[in-house]
Amino acid sequence: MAELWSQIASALASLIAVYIYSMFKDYFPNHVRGYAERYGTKLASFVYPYKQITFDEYGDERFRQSEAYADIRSYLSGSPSSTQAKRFKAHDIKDSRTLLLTMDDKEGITEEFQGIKLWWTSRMHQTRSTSYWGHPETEERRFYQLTFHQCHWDIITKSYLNHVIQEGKALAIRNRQLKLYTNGSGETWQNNRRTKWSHVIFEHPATFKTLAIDPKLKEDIINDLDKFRNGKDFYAKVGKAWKRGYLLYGPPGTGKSSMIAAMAKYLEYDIYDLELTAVKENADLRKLLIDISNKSIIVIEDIDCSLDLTGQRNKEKQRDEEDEDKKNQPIRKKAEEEEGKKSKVTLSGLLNCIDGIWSACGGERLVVFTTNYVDKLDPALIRRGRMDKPIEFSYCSFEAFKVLAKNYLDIESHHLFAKIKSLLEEIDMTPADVAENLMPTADAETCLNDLIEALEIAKEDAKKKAEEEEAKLKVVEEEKKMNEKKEDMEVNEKVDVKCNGTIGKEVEENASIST
Ligand SMILES: Nc1ncnc2c1ncn2[C@@H]1O[C@H](COP(=O)(O)OP(=O)(O)OP(=O)(O)O)[C@@H](O)[C@H]1O
Ligand SMILES: [Mg+2]
Repeated sequence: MAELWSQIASALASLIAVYIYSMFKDYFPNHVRGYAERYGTKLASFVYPYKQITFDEYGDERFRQSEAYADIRSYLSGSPSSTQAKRFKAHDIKDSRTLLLTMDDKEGITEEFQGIKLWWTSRMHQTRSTSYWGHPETEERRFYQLTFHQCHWDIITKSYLNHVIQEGKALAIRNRQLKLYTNGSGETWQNNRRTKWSHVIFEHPATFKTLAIDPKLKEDIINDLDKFRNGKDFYAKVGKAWKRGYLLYGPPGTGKSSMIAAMAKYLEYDIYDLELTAVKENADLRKLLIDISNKSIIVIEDIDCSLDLTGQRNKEKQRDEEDEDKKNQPIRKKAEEEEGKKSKVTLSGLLNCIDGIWSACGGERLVVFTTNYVDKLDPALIRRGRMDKPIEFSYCSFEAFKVLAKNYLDIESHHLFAKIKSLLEEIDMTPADVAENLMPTADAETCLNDLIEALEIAKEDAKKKAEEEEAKLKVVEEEKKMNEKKEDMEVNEKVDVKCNGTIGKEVEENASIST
């Protein structure tokens, strides 16, 4: 407050000096006036040694809010000093998760940066004018004003303002609602741009806390994500595009999609769910990828089903063979028509986009592939460097079960846990199935007993299946043995006939010679 009063006093003093000078300046001779003006400026900066910078809400583009103003507003709302203000304004910002509270007009706060004191005020000027139709109009101009001692000009303009803008942007990103984008539903408009992505607000409930996987693996993944997020300088240093590939593989219902949701929430990245079958050709794929913003996860689910990436070469061979068969021409035409409708994205096209020079357009991106059948994928797609981190999702372990029990039943131990542990070691059950049995329809004990029952049924089923398989194998083996025996007997018979036939002939021949 004392600082503010001293500012006001200095401002008043300089105002009076300027007023007196403007009244009597015409009475001074020219050379005295030159001196007066030169020393007047020095005197003014001596009595009022502060500088001010204003940031208008609407810059030169009158219909678009200035980006710097929005960043400063976001910064000031998050600054610990923001509570110094008495009156606040609440803003319902588009795509923001929370209401933004900022100081109201004519309020001010004091900040400190590297030991330097500075003042932010929120101001509003009203100007009256007459409209085109002759009506009186009031125009409001809002702006933030930053005041600081003139000796700190360099630090404020070179460091402090950068800090404010960056922090403001980061805060806005942290507060924004995550979005789930998808392609394939035609073109839409976004920020006056035509794009093939359409989006909804991403609201998946899965987080790393709810994810039932081995705790060590979870920790490893979280560390990996942290390293990636903070690795901007590292990637620049080693000359790599700032992106990372994850391959999530394992049986259905083991948590691959839930993991993607948890990753997006943890990193606060948007998800771009790329439906490859809806992309006509490589050029379209490139266009889609250029349109993806930074801080995003590009997801291609069930990559083995998305495209016949592995089978494309085989198919061409097959077609060559078909060409020779002219009788099948009408059938082939139909097949070709269907082929035309299908995606023509090739493996090399996809690899170019995730790995080639196109992948460097934009940064801070994760590429995540999921599959149930990792063996089906082309090795070129999953080699290191392309898919940096392969993660296997397996059936529910006891450690994973404990996470589910904590989340679903709110228990960390129970006398039935030992039995469940031994059953889970014997039987493959997905976390999805375990979770289904833990739905809290009754008390924890009943739920755990239900799970034990389900596990025992699964064990019985598995045993029966194994017995059936064994029986089938036995039948096949017996049939094989029988066939082998049959074949042996047939061969023996043939040899006998051949031998008997030859011996008979020889006897006949000998008899004819002797006669
Ligand atoms: N590891 C897990 N932790 C917590 N919940 C899980 C886990 N795995 C599966 N679930 C539960 O099962 C449901 C299905 O899981 P999810 O869709 O993540 O499986 P998926 O591996 O992607 O299966 P698919 O291969 O069929 O796509 C989830 O909504 C979640 O409730
Ligand atoms: Mg899935």
